[in-house]
Amino acid sequence: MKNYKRLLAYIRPYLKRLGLAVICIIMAAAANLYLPWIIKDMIDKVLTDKDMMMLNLISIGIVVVFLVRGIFYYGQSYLVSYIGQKVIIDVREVMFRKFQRMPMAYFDKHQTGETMSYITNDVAAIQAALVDNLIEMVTEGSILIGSIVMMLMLDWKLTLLTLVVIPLVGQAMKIFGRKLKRNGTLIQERMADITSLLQESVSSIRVVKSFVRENYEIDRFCRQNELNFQAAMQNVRLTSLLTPTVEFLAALSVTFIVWFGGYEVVNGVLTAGSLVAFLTYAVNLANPVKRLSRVYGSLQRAMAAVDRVFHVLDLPETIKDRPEAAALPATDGHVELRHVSFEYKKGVPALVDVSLEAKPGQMVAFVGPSGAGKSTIANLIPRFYDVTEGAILIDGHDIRDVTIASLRGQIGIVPQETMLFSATVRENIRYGRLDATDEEVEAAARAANADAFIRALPQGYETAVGERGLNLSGGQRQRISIARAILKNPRILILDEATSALDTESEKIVQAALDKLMEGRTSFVIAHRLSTIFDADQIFVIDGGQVKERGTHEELLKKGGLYSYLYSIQFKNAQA
Ligand SMILES: Nc1ncnc2c1ncn2[C@@H]1O[C@H](COP(=O)(O)OP(=O)(O)OP(=O)(O)O)[C@@H](O)[C@H]1O
Repeated sequence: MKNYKRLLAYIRPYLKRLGLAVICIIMAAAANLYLPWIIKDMIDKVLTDKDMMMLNLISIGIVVVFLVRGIFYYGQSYLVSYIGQKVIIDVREVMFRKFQRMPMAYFDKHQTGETMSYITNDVAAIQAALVDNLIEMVTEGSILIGSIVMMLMLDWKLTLLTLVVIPLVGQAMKIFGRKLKRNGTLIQERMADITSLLQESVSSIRVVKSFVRENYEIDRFCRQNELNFQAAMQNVRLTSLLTPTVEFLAALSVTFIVWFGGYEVVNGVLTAGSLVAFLTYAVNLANPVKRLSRVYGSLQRAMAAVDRVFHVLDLPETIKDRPEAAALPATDGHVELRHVSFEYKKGVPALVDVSLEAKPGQMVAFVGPSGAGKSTIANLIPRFYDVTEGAILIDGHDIRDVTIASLRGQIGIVPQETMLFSATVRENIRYGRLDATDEEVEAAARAANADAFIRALPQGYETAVGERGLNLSGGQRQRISIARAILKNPRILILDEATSALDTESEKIVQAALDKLMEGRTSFVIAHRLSTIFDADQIFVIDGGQVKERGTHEELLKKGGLYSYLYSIQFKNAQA
C-alpha cells in the first residue's frame, strides 16, 4: 500500500484535472441514480393518479437525464485517460532515467529482456490499473453510496436488511484478493521470463543455428510458455470463481428484500412505486459491488507491478558523483593505478594488487590469456566499476573524487564489438560529440579511414545503419567507432582490439586508423595480436588478475617468460 501512495504522488501534478474528472464521474453516476426515482413517480403519480402533466414532465426528465449523463460521461473518460496517460509517461521516463544511471554491475546481473519488461509490461499494468480502475472505482463507489442514500430515504428498515449481506461479500473479496495478488506477481514474472528467453534466443540466433540447437530452444520456449499458461489459468480460475460467488450473495439479499418489501406493501406501510424503485436500487447495488470486487482483483495485480517498479526505482546507484565531487580539469593523460584490487563478486578476485603508471601520451598494452583481467582494468579506468581496494588517479586526482561526466568526457573507448544505433552513419559518428559540424564529422571519418567506404554507401553519410538499417562489416563498424572516438578527441584512450575478427586487409586499414587515433594520447590497448604492440611503451602481462611481467617488447622477449611464450605461439601460427 505504501507504494500505491508513492504512485499517487505522480498524480499530484494533475490534481485539478482529477478534481474535474471526479465531478464528472459523480454527476454521471447521479444521473443514473435518478432513473429509479422517475419510475417511482411514474407508478405512484402517473399510473395511479392518472396525472397527464406529470407524464409529460417525466418524459422530458428522462431525455434531460440521458443528455446530462452523456456529457459527463465524455468528460470523465477524457480526463481520466489524460491523467492515466500522463502518469504513465512520467513513470516510464523516470524508469528510463533510472536505468541510464544504473551501474554496469546491474546490467551484468539482469537480462535485457527483464529490464525491458519492467518498462513495457509493468508500466502497462499500472496504466490499466490507473485509468480503468480509477473510473470504475469512483463511478461504482458513487453509485453504491448514492443508491444506499436513496434506499434509506425510501425505507430504512429494508435498507438495513440489504446491508447485512455486504460484509459477507466483502469478506469473500478479501480472501480472493490476497490470492490474486500473489498470482499477479507470478504472471508478471513468467511473462518477464518469456521476454528474456525470447530476447536471448533471437539475439543469439547465430549460436543457436551453428550448434543446430533450434529444437533445444523450442523446447526451452515451450516449457516457459506452458508455465505462463498455468499461471494465467490459475488467475482465470480465481477471477471466475470470485464473480459468481459475489453474484450469488447479492441475489440472496434481493430475495430477502423482495419478501420483506412485499410484506410492507401488503400492510400499507410502503407504496407500490416506492417498492419498485427500492428494488431497482437494490438490484443495481449488485453491479457496483460486483464491479468493485473486480476492480479490487485488478488493483491487487497492478500492485504487484507497482511494487516491482518501485523496487527498481529504489535500487542503489552505487556508482555516482560524491556530493563534493568537482570536475576533472582538462587532463594531460597521466594515469596511475595504485595497488588496485577488484572483485565482481564478493570473494572472487578478478584483479589483485595491480599497480601501473602511464605517462601522458604513452601507449600501454595488456596481454594475457582469456579471463586474465585485461578488460577489467579497462573497465575500472572510466569507473564502470569502483575498485575494491587501492585507487586510480588521473593527474593525481582519485577518479572517485571527480564527477563521472568530466571523467568519462575525457576518455575515449573503442570496444571490441561496435554498437551502432538505428540512425544514419553521420548521426552514429556524431554520437562522439553532439555539437560537431558536418565538416568535423567527415574529417573524423577521413582520419579513421572510413570516408571512402561511407561515400560508397547507397546514401553516403545519410545511410541508415544499425538494427533497422544496413548491416556493415566488422571492419567498417570498427572504423565508425574509431571516427566517433576521434571526434570526441579524448586525452585518454581505451582500445579493445577487435583485429582478430577481421581479415588481413581490413585489419591493416583499421590498424592504420587506430595508430592515427593513438597519436599524442595516453592509450590503453587490450591486445590480442602481439604484432600490434611491438611499439608499446609498456606491456603488462596479466594472468589470474595479477601483473606477471612488465616491460617493452624487447625486454620481455629477453626475459623468456610468459610473454615470450605467447609470442612464440603466435609466431609459430603466423608461420604455419
Ligand atoms: N561482469 C562480470 N561479472 C562477473 N565476473 C566477471 C565479469 N566480467 C568478467 N568477469 C570475470 O573476471 C575475470 C577477468 O575477466 P576479464 O574480462 O577482465 O578478462 P580478459 O583478460 O579481458 O579476458 P578476454 O581476453 O577473454 O576478454 C574472469 O574470471 C571473468 O570471468
